[in-house]
Amino acid sequence: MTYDALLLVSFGGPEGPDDVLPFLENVLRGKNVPRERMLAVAEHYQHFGGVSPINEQNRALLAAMKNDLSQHGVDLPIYWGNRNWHPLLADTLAQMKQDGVQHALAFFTSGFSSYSGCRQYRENIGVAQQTVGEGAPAVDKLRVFFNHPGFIEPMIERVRDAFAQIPEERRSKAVLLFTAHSIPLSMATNCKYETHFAEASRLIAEGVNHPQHRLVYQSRSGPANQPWLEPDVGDVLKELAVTGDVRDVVVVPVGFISDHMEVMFDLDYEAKHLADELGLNLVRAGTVGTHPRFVAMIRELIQERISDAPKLAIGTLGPSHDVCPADCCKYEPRRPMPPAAESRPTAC
Ligand SMILES: CC1=C(CCC(=O)O)c2cc3nc(cc4[nH]c(cc5[nH]c(cc1n2)c(C)c5CCC(=O)O)c(CCC(=O)O)c4C)C(CCC(=O)O)=C3C
Ligand SMILES: [Fe+2]
Repeated sequence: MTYDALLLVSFGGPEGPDDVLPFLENVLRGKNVPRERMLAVAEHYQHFGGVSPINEQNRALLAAMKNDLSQHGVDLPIYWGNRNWHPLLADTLAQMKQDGVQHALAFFTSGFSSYSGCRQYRENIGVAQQTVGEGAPAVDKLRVFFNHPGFIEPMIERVRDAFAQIPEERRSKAVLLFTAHSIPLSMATNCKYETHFAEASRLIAEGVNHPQHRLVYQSRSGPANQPWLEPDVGDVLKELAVTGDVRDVVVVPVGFISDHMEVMFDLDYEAKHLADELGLNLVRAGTVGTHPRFVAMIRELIQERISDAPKLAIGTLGPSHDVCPADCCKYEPRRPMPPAAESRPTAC
């Protein structure tokens, strides 16, 4: 296959106070998330001047990718399109068409498979292609990178740096928590989200010689009667505080690749405050961001598709598929059940 461009596909975020509500309306259109939750999250953004750091972080990633590709003789123009905020995928694909791009590879900023991180982005690209119409570029997704050494190695470095902030004599007793965005259970059943999360976390924990760890979730947003992946990071902090002998907790947002709003607000603000109240010393590990090994990984994922470069993967699961099967990350949200029906025992 020959490819003539690379497309960075991400979530998008507001860049000023007036962007916040229209952005959140884009995120939540057709979703089962209460309006009160939307307004509460709007406050999280307003707390930071209505600016999410995610777009600046993606710009930095693009610059690093351009540099790395040109240094390694990979001659592909790079484009960037988001699901929820400018630059939106439809505008980017229109530009690509104008530039004569016919077949692009796409890097999604999600390391784990889920409807949100895989299929929904592919749907977004499909809709953008329809909007652009005749001559819109074809787009092929690069495989998920949860077990690629270019993701695991820099995360090991980040977690080591976090442990280094704890006095040496307390390090071995510190509790290691990995976090990922919670998703509804009904979304978690037809994808490998939990598997990818668990394997990446295990590899990182072993890499820092602290194999004991726990998987927790953050940023839950659905209605209370809809089951989402648990336990929540806050509940686990409370649980650790009552066991008495825990002093230090290292929290690793392995489900994200940059320190965007979900990290800054839900971990550095909310979880940190809770930990302070509980008397726990919470140290948050960094995300990969523009770590050179991670940036090189993106190029390696391209090279394995355009040449016979090896498909790197560590651990037990091997490299994930290049082409998503028809039902990959399929999600048919069920209507939320009224609370009364939910609590009734199933009769048949
Ligand atoms: C799996 C997953 C990832 C990782 C993979 C991926 O990258 O996709 C992710 C990333 C992100 N999520 C983000 C922000 C938000 N997510 C929301 C809502 C939701 N996320 C969900 C899942 C995920 N989300 C789900 C199941 C919902 C419920 C609505 C729905 O079914 O879709 C809402 C609505 C308000 C709220 O209720 O929190 C916001 C504002 C930002 C940007 C942060 C910034 O601005 O810096 C990023 C990178
Ligand atoms: Fe999200």
